Amino acid sequence: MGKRRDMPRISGAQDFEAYLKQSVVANPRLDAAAKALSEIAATAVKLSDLIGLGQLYGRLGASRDSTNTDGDVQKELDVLADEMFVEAMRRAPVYGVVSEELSEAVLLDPTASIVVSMDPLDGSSNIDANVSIGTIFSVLPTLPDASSLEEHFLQPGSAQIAAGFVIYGPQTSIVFALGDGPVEIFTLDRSDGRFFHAVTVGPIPKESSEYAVNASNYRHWEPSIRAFIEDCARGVEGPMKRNYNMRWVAALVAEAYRILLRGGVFLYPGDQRPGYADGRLRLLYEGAPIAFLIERAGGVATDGVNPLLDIVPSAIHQRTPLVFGSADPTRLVARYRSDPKVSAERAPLFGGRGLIRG
Ligand SMILES: O=P(O)(O)OC[C@H]1O[C@](O)(COP(=O)(O)O)[C@@H](O)[C@@H]1O
Ligand SMILES: [Mg+2]
Ligand SMILES: [Mg+2]
Repeated sequence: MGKRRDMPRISGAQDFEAYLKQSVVANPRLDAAAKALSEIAATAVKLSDLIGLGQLYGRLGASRDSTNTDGDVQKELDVLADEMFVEAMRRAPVYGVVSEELSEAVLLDPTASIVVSMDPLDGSSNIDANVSIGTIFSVLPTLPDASSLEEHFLQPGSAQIAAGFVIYGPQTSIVFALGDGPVEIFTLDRSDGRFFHAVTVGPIPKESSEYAVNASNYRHWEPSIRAFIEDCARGVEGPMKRNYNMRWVAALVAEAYRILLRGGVFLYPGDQRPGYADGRLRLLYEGAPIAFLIERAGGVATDGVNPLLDIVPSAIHQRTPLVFGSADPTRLVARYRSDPKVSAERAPLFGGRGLIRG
């Protein structure tokens, strides 16, 4: 006991650094983005090791006295991950960085040609539960005529030149798209400390029988979201004519990973709780990078109605409602909202009854 067994890896899988080099040879303008991804991956290897130690490292899931700009109580790991990734971006040629954990954008290298937005630790409520968590990143080109640091970040998601996330789960993997490339998954070989190519993602199945939503917010949702989820829950007897399954990991990275590989629809809509008019997720470092991957893999991502990648941010920490996944159900959510006929069709079926009855 205690001795590490040699774990054979499939032979011939490409190393992450080799993939980055190859992408830059094909398109030299990706050089800065590739360097940023390389630093993110190297930092993720270290963070993955810490996370793997859990309580043996320390109380990573413990709450601190501090809150971030959004009012979330910070966990020890939120702050540690933030420090590690901001340091990593100092080593890359990055003009500036926005992090969920920092109120303002940080200027790093004024000669660099990219800015990076990050959620250093996604799924914070899962830390002490030993459930998947992650790091999300988005890379934008700097703007030639920006008059402030923040302005570089206020571009629509469609302008991203790279985006992705690392997931720390049973496997630690980096999931990303660089330039015009497809969505790739490289998985960490823990015995070697390097990421190797595992999967080229896509296309995401058009249809699916899985949805992901925090159903405890049902009473706060607007009618069209309630209607959509009620119709899913009615299974083959309802208007969807299929039985659904529900998943909610409470880590966006884990829901995105699952949906990229087998389809489904994710919803974090706006709701009536104070401060939740635009849901919970942040546009720059949660919505936009996930939408970039989903659309690149043949899925659809919206703010509930309109394409998410078209939204021009007005503030670096702004929230957005987020719906993404398989094309058919994601578009259907938008139809429930915008097409009165859909509501009219379903009205007689339910007569205003709720999914969850007291
Ligand atoms: O606890 P809720 O309301 O279900 O929210 C879960 C969502 O919040 C998040 O944890 C927010 O991200 P952070 O942990 O980075 O704040 C998402 O990963 C997840 O989808
Ligand atoms: Mg997050
Ligand atoms: Mg976070």
